[in-house]
Amino acid sequence: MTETKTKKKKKKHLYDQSTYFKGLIRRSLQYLKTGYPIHFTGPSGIGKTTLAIHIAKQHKRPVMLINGNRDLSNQDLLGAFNGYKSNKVKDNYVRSVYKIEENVTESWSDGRLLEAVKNGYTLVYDEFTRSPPEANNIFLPILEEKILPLYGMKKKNSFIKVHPDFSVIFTSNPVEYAGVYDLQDALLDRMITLPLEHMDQESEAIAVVDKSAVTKAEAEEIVAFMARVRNLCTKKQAYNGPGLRASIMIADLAKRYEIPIDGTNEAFVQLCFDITWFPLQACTDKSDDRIEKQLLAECKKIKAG
Ligand SMILES: Nc1ncnc2c1ncn2[C@@H]1O[C@H](COP(=O)(O)OP(=O)(O)OP(=O)(O)O)[C@@H](O)[C@H]1O
Repeated sequence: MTETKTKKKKKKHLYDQSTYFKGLIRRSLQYLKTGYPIHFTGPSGIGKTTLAIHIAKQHKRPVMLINGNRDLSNQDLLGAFNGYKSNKVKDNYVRSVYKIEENVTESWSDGRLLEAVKNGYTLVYDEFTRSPPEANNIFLPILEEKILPLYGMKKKNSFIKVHPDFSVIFTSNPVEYAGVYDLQDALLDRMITLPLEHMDQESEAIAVVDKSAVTKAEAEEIVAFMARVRNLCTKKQAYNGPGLRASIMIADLAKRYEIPIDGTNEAFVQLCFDITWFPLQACTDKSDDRIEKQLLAECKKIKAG
């Protein structure tokens, strides 16, 4: 009996296929190896975090991830005292003498940044401009003087030296985004900023195939539709319509619920509409009625078969 081969063909990753990404990854690794921090900035959902983590892994040092947020404090980055350790010795060896000796010491746990700096990890600081500038100021001496000041740690040394293998990849959304602080010039001045845009259609289709069960032809139709939707944006702003996530969602949901990728199918048109309507509305000045008509017309053009 012949053995049937059930092994699935491994999908080739976008970063191994695209000349643009290959070049970008090679340059980023060179900058990191030379000791320069890099910074990917661009609209939401275009793949900044995925790219940053991919590059960090290539750098061959353990990877530490910090997510920027409004509540991030120096304590989260450096560490904090988290209680007390008590050690009690009771001595009743001579019956008439009862001796108790108690030692209480504060116990400390390192914050993520301190751990990464001490051990020479590659730090991915995702969406760092969502953290308050006061918290991010700690990066100035790290990047410039290669030291980390140890504020409030009651340690003998007031700073530690940055491990020579330590490196950072920052990511951020444009400043127009809600919940994002202004970029600090002093910090920006110390990093190599590489702006990213929406992927070209070919790359986006490869990413969609990678993240769902659609065929290449189906992915190309969805991605072409998404590009037409982005073209409907009229506002000149950093947020320019639905991103790669929207394309992946359409592909994934269509496959899971066996909805044909076909603009004449009512369920598919509804799916495309649900996923793109809100982000489209946010980037256009047109009336709701007009966008709705234009969006439905674009959905109906999809024909993967
Ligand atoms: N090269 C890729 N191949 C396949 N999927 C990808 C690729 N890059 C990104 N994605 C997918 O696209 C989606 C968005 O990616 P990611 O979170 O990296 O974007 P982002 O720009 O960091 O977004 P945000 O600014 O909202 O954090 C994720 O679902 C991710 O898995």
